[in-house]
Amino acid sequence: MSRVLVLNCGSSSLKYRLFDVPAGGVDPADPAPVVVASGTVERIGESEPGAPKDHAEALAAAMAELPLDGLTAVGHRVVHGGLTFTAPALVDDAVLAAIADLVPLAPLHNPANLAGIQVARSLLPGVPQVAVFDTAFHRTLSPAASTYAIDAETAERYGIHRYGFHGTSHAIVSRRTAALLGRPVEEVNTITLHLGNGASACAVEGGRSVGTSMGLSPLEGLVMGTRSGDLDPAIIFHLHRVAGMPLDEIDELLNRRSGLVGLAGVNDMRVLLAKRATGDRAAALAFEVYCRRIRSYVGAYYADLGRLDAITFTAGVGENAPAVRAGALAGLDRLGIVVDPARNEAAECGARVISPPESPVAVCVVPTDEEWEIATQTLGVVA
Ligand SMILES: Nc1ncnc2c1ncn2[C@@H]1O[C@H](COP(=O)(O)OP(=O)(O)O)[C@@H](O)[C@H]1O
Ligand SMILES: CC(=O)OP(=O)(O)O
Ligand SMILES: [Mg+2]
Repeated sequence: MSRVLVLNCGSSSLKYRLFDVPAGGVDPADPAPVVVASGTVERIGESEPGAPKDHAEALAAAMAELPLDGLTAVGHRVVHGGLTFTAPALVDDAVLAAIADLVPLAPLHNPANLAGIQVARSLLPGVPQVAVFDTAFHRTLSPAASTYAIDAETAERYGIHRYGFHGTSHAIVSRRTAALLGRPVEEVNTITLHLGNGASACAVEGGRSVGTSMGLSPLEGLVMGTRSGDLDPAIIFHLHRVAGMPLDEIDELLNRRSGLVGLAGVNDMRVLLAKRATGDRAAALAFEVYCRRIRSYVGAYYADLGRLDAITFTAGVGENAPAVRAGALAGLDRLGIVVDPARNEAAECGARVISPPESPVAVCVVPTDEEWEIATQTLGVVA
């Protein structure tokens, strides 16, 4: 038996999960085996009573409570792996330096991921640490799908490239979708919609990522809780030249004060839906903009894939908000995409199909499990 600790360090939070994995390995498409312990520490670095000072303090406190004897390895979520990392990596000084080099491409995420690795390394000397990258699953993108149409030399020099994110989620969810449909993953084309705080769409052809909505950074693509997603790049020049905003302020505006919070003042989809239900017009518009963006990506990826077997919703919003699932796919019946209202609204929580049985495209809800995917990839490296 192996015991694996998985750490997902966000900018102000720490999520951890400790797994016991039976000897002989497990099929990653299966539900996770024993979760020994799990938890979330929030408000790291915020100046309120009881809030941990930094990741080191949060992690040390969490680890003091965990049974870590006989620990096989620690798996870390690292958001940006650039083009350097196409697979999970056993952490050494060179890997740490490479992750640090990628900080400018993911300033919201990589510093916290790095802090988590450094703290775990010092608290657990001798235990192998493995970095599992959000970007790695998308390294199968073709040049046509990953190239931005800008001056080629400039792009090459500065690493301007579609990297894509949420790869561990798109990977496990696309495999579980195939399992739900009772078909080999190699034969199934899926559009996976990861709708959490961050949100991204992915076109998965036979288990391989062939298109994804996040790009150089996790800012592009879908409308998110606090991030704008796609916009005309000229908006940035306009805000800088005409409104006189410094670039750092525009960065903060687009990453932290846009998306749902920018449009309706709240980033939590539950609160947004409640406001919309009371007739709040800003909330209603934010909902429409959010859903419309998803629908546009579904259309684009359907065209790219040529044949579509399934559309799968996952993560906090995708798994729990029937109104978003129905809204995002409204009006697509001519494409063979139909959401059955009773199935969509049923109070179920496992992997399930929510389209009518005879539909050409299965619409599914599949819970994501990034931590379990990280645990299995980690064991793949150290086993
Ligand atoms: N019952 C629900 N209905 C609508 N939205 C929900 C519900 N439960 C959670 N959410 C949304 O899920 C979001 C968090 O998604 P999650 O995948 O947990 O995020 P993270 O990116 O932090 O992992 C919250 O912002 C919230 O809006
Ligand atoms: C990459 C990304 O957006 O991650 P998260 O959803 O955790 O913010
Ligand atoms: Mg998430």
